Amino acid sequence: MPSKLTHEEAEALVISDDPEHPANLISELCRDFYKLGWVTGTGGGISIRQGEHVYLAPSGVQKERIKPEHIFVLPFAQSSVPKPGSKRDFLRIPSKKGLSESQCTPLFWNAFTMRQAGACIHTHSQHAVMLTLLHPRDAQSFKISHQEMIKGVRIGGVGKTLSFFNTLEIPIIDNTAVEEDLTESMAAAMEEYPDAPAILVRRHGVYVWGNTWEQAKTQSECLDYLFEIAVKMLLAKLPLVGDN
Ligand SMILES: CSCCC(=O)C(=O)COP(=O)(O)O
Ligand SMILES: [Zn+2]
Repeated sequence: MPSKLTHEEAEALVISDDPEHPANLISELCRDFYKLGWVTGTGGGISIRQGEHVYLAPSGVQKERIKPEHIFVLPFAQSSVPKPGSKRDFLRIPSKKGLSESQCTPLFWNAFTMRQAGACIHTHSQHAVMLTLLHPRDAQSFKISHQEMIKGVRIGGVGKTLSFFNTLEIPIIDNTAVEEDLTESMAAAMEEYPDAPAILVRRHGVYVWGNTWEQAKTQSECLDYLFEIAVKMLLAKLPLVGDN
């Protein structure tokens, strides 16, 4: 293991009786997200940053069956965005054979480094995907106003909460064949839309972040509600912006 920690120290990073420990939370939350249809078929997931440690689920596994001992731990301090397959200095690698860290790692990293987020959630929710399909191919963003659930969303995902009278805008980026190839376009969209709390990926899903896992989760719930109602409004030919 390319870690400076002893085996015992590395294991102690993920084995805890505390239900709020990130390794326990990732396992529990992925089960909850699976029931919502957010992480079925191995896609999607959540990463949590606690201080100098980033906790990551394995790639390509049934996310609802992850156990704490399957969790990877990377130091937050990195010289560059840690892409899967590149040289990475893990603090802890699961002993189970064949596991590699989530392909979403560099995208989660965008949220940690560009927004100082404490957690980032990636869902394959059909509400998010359908919403991108109902936007014209060249649409750069999704906008919605005059919805109560907008008040559960924070400026930039980590700032003050929006008001009922604010218009929520979320950029839409094109999908790529490989998840990690979304890294640069996600970062560019985050630069261009500093107030956006999430990034929609056309025909794929959404990335949502927050200061804490609780805020990332509740914002994901508010956004998923807004995506669902927006789909229904578009199908009913109702305008998404305005209160008429
Ligand atoms: C059917 S999942 C395709 C890959 C994907 O979109 C994804 O989110 C994979 O994430 P993982 O954590 O399993 O690498
Ligand atoms: Zn995905």
